[in-house]
Formats: sequence, C-alpha cells, structure tokens
Amino acid sequence: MKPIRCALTIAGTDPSGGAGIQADLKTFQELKTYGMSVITSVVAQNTTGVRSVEHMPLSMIEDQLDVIIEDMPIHAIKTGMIASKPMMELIVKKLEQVDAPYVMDPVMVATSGDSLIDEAGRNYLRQYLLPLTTVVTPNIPEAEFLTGLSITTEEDMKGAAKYLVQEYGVDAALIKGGHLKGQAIDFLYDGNNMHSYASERIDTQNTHGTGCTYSAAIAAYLGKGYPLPEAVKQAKTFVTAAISKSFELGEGNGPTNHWAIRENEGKEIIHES
Ligand SMILES: Nc1ncnc2c1ncn2[C@@H]1O[C@H](COP(=O)(O)OP(=O)(O)OP(=O)(O)O)[C@@H](O)[C@H]1O
Ligand SMILES: Cc1ncc(COP(=O)(O)O)c(N)n1
Repeated sequence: MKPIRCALTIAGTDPSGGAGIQADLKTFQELKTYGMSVITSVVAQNTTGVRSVEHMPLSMIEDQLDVIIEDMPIHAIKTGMIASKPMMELIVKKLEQVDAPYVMDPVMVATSGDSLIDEAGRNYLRQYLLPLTTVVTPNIPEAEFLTGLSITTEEDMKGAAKYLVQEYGVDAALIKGGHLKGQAIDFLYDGNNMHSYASERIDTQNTHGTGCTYSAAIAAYLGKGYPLPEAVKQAKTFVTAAISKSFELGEGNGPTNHWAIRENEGKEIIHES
C-alpha cells in the first residue's frame, strides 16, 4: 500500500455540509487523502445564505495550527475563508514553517452573495498571502478584485491569470469561468504556459461549495505529487462530476455530490488544451 498523503484545510465552516471545511474534508476523503482541518470561523449558513458568523480567537487558530505542525505530516495545504487581516498575519507566519504546495481559494462572498471577509483582509490577502501561493483559484469577481481588471471574455480571463503571476508573484493562477456564460472554462497560467479546462455548462442552481470542492481537490492531487496542470485536470473532472450529480437539497443553491466521480470513472468529461 502506498503511504497515505495528508492535506490540511484552513477555512470556515458550513453546518449544512456543502461548502467550507465540510466540503474540503469530504473531497479529501473521496480522493483517498488524509484530511485535517483548522477552523477560522464558525459560519451559520445553509443553501440560502449566511445567518451569523463567529470568528475563532487568534490564539485558538494558532493552537490548532501548532498541534498539526508539531505532530502531523502535511503534504498539501489549502485555505478558504480567512475573514480578517490578523488571521492572515498569523497564517502567513505559520505557513513559513511548512514545506508543502499551497492552494489559495480567495473566498470573498458565498454563492448566496454574503460577504465572508472584511476590507482590510481583502487588501492584505492580495499583498501578502498571494505571493506565497503555489496556485490561487479566483472566480471572476474575485479575479476582478485582485487584479483591478474588468473580466467579461475568455481573453480577459487569460490576461488576469498572467497579471496575477507577473505582478503578484504567485507561482500559478487558475481563473474559474463559472460566472461567465457558455461552456464552463477555466484558465491556468503557470508562468510558462496557458492551459484551459472546459466542460459543458450544467443547467443547475446547485453550485453551493463548487469553489471549495475544486480547490480542495487540487490540493489533494498536488499532495499526491501530480504536476499542477494534471492536478487541475483531475480536480476539474471531480468538480464537474460533483456538479452534474448535485443534490436537490435545501431551498437555495443545493450542494454538490462528492461521490459522483465514482459513477464517472474512466469517462472523459472535460477537455484540456
Ligand atoms: N453550471 C456549471 N456547469 C459546469 N461547471 C461549472 C458550472 N458552474 C461552475 N462550474 C465550474 O465549477 C468550478 C467552480 O467555478 P466557479 O466559478 O463557480 O467558482 P466559485 O464561484 O468559487 O464557486 P461558487 O459558485 O461555489 O461560489 C469551475 O471549474 C467552473 O468552471
Ligand atoms: C465557510 C465558507 N467558505 C467558503 C464558502 C464559499 O462557498 P462557495 O464555494 O459556494 O463559493 C462558503 N459559502 N462558506
């Protein structure tokens, strides 16, 4: 048996199970990766929106990180919701102690439209967290904020991916096209090549947690040692299957189905170029 690979998510919670830490751990489990988690904020949310948020004290976030760093192997890290600048400062300090690929999902608003990060946090993220990332995975509104560019076409998406690498020093940027019309296409720029990953657009409202699931899957595959373009390809296949077999649960944007990929085993569902 191959040695188990361990992935860590640092993020907020979703008690309804579709997004945040819960989505990340389900994804790790499904991809046969040992999942670990550090909770930054407890978020009372469901498929319709966010009701209230309680942020963990900094000392508690630090203790959670320390117990993992001191005791457990970490082969990949992803961050999701980090609500404030002080939390980010702490995480930057701790990341310096870990040698593992780092996937940043720059979570700013939930699918429901609720804001999950404050203004100072957004700016700090752009300036100090971005340069540490192996790959950052913004959706279009997040990419617009990070770059200051307007993004309405596929060419704009490619331009934004290049901008993030060239101006902010991220190793690679994956701009997700879920918010555009037409096929669901994402662009990855790694400093040398532009890769694209396209799938048919699935006609569904059930996209709660797609961003979390995608970035967790990328982290899991990087932890297994896949090169980044291949990790993204596998993760895109995973998230596309999860959306295509998503659940009609709740009154709002339903959750994706983390075990859907089993039913798609071996089938070509995305097109990479
Ligand atoms: N209707 C859809 N059909 C197929 N793929 C989709 C659809 N919507 C989003 N995707 C894909 O899902 C992944 C997540 O993209 P998206 O742009 O929705 O991220 P996000 O906005 O962070 O997620 P969320 O919608 O959960 O906030 C991307 O690969 C995107 O192309
Ligand atoms: C704690 C937490 N983190 C992230 C999201 C974003 O989810 P989505 O993937 O739907 O944008 C969320 N709704 N809650």
